[in-house]
Amino acid sequence: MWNSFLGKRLKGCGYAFKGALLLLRNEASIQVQAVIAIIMAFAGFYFEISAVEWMLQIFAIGLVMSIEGLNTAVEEIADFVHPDFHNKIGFIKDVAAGAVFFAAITAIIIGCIIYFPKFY
Ligand SMILES: Nc1ncnc2c1ncn2[C@@H]1O[C@H](COP(=O)(O)OP(=O)(O)OP(=O)(O)O)[C@@H](O)[C@H]1O
Repeated sequence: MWNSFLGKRLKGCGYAFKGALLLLRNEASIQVQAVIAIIMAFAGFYFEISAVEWMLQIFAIGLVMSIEGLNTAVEEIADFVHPDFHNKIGFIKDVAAGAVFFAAITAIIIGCIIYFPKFY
């Protein structure tokens, strides 16, 4: 019983990893965010940001990429259940994109708080 429980959890991790790879391979917005994440990691090393700043930076990047992934899933479901134009589908997609906007604004504010003092 314990074995099958662990086996199922491990399988779940495998599917999740597969999903992350699918996002990185196929989604332009996720690819852009991954590149920004790498640039920000270099910036973090260059400016020798503190442990707390690293945590906030990693959290902000994780937040944006996670919400973007969910936004992609919502878009895929919407296109699957209703491929034709419909005001409700438009509303659903706009709301999902709005969630990405909130996450992105949060990440930009965190980035400004970390890096502005390094310049001024
Ligand atoms: N089936 C639809 N019915 C009504 N409005 C839609 C529909 N599909 C898309 N829209 C509108 O267009 C916007 C962009 O949609 P969507 O993100 O699917 O297209 P896209 O710009 O090609 O996205 P991506 O490049 O991420 O696939 C939506 O937020 C919505 O306002």
